[in-house]
Order: sequence, then structure tokens, then C-alpha cells
Amino acid sequence: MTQAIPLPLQKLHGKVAIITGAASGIGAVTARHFADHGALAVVIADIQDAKGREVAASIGSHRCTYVHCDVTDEDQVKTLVEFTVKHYGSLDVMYSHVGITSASAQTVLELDLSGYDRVMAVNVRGMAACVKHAARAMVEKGVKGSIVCATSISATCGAVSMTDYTMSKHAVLGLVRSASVQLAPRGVRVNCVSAGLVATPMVCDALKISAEELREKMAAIYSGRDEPLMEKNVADAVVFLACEDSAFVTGHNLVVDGGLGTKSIAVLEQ
Ligand SMILES: NC(=O)c1ccc[n+]([C@@H]2O[C@H](COP(=O)([O-])OP(=O)(O)OC[C@H]3O[C@@H](n4cnc5c(N)ncnc54)[C@H](O)[C@@H]3O)[C@@H](O)[C@H]2O)c1
Repeated sequence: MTQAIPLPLQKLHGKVAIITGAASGIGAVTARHFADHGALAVVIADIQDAKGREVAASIGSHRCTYVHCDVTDEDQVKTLVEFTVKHYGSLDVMYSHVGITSASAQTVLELDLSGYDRVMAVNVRGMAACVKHAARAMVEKGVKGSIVCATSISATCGAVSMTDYTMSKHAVLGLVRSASVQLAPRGVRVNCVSAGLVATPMVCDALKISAEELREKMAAIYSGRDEPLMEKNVADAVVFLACEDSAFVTGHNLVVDGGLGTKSIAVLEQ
């Protein structure tokens, strides 16, 4: 069960939300944060079924449900959105958070194109499917909803490795900007959050390092802060873009990196 925020301070009271990639890391913390902010229902979508069910149960079955959904399969994304609308009446918020990296360094000279295809299928095609079906559900029901996509500080700069990941996050910016223009007349907002480095399984697995070790390394980079960038800091930004506080914000890339940008990426490149 979650510790509810007092009603007057709840930003998502009565809202119905989907969060993809919420079995783990930033998505899981954001799902809890949405529930704490009074969301009527938070639907967690992921491919890690046991973990996803665990997160949903820990938040509480009265307001959180797990649905298996591989975002690379458009039919599964469509079914996820249909399930949500059927069970909870509408869809107000889609946080399309799923993203992966390749197993290898993916420099241009050594680019493994099958790894590239996988990253693009998940990070770009999957993101587009989530935006498409969430937007359709909102437009059909006349809901002036909010769609938030996970980008990264890698969306606006080059990197010495992870070429495919960097390309995919640049592409998400194009998706968000186009969708925001197209959906503005329908009252649907589309924004993205570009997080700096957070010690989640995606990053720790890629670096073959524990979360504790990575946070220690990051402490030097985020030295002006009491602690390194955490999942909760990203979740706060997502709640802002999901709620009415950002009613006139659309097509925006909200950077959450403590002002450190590529310095935090440097940890990956050491
Ligand atoms: N951790 C960071 O430093 C960081 C920084 C910037 C942006 N991001 C973004 O956050 C997202 C990754 O989240 P995280 O860092 O919390 O990592 P994570 O690995 O903890 O979470 C990613 C989740 O996505 C799920 N997933 C993977 N492929 C999927 C698929 N095909 N269909 C459905 N679910 C799938 C995984 O099972 C996992 O639960 C990516 O979009 C990434 O670009 C992370």
C-alpha cells in the first residue's frame, strides 16, 4: 500500500493512467507516485510479468493493475489501451516509458545492426505505437489528456558509444514534437522527459555494475546535490507534465539532469 499525499496536494486525483515499462526502475517509482497523487487507476504494462504483478500488488489492487504488453507488438499496445478504457472508462494519461540499450558499445565503426533493429523496434516503433493508441483513445472519448514519453539527455547530443540508443532518443523528440502539433487542436498534450543518469537495471546491466557502485561514481558528478539523480526526481517531472499544472505545456522536452548533461553520460564512457 502507498502513503497517500493529502487530497488538496494530489495532482492526478481521479485520473486513469497507463505506464509502460513500469515493472522496474523509473517506471515502477512513477507508478507509485501516480497512485500517491490520487490516480483512480494506474495500469502497469511490461514484459516482466512477475515483477510487474509485484509492483502492482505493492501499490494496491484497488488502484493498480498489471497487464502484459510487449510494446513492439502494435496489437498488444492496442489491447492494453482498450483494456484500460473498458475497465476504467477512459484514458487520461499515457507515460510511455519503455526503452532499452544494446548489449554492445554500438560505436559507428562496430555497429551491430541486429542490435540496432531491436533498439529501434522498442524505443522508436514501440513508442510510436503507444502514442498512437493513447491519442486515439483520448480523441475518441474527447479526453483532453496528457501523453508523456521517456527520452534522455542522449536525445540532444552525440555520444562516444550507444549510437543506436542515441539515435532512438533523437527520434522520440521528433515523434513528440509532431504529435504535439497534430493533437493540440484536440486538447491532447504530448511532452517528454529527458533524464540524466539514474542507477536503474537498464543502466546497471549495460555497465555491469551494481546500483550502489554506480551511485557512488555518480556522487562525484552530482557533487552539488545531497544525492545523485534518483527515480523519484524523474517521477516528479512526469507528474508535472501529466497534470493540469502544465495545462499549456506541449511539445516540450523537460530535462531532469541537475544541469550536468553530458557530464553524467561521461560515467558511461569511462
Ligand atoms: N536510467 C537512466 O539513466 C535513464 C536516463 C534517461 C532515460 N531513461 C529512459 O528510461 C527508460 C528505461 O527505464 P529505466 O532506466 O527505469 O530501466 P529499467 O530497465 O529498470 O526499466 C525498463 C522497463 O522496460 C521494460 N521493457 C523492456 N522492453 C520492453 C518491451 N518490449 N515491452 C514492454 N516493456 C519492456 C523492462 O522489462 C523494464 O521493466 C528508457 O526509455 C530510457 O531511455 C533512463
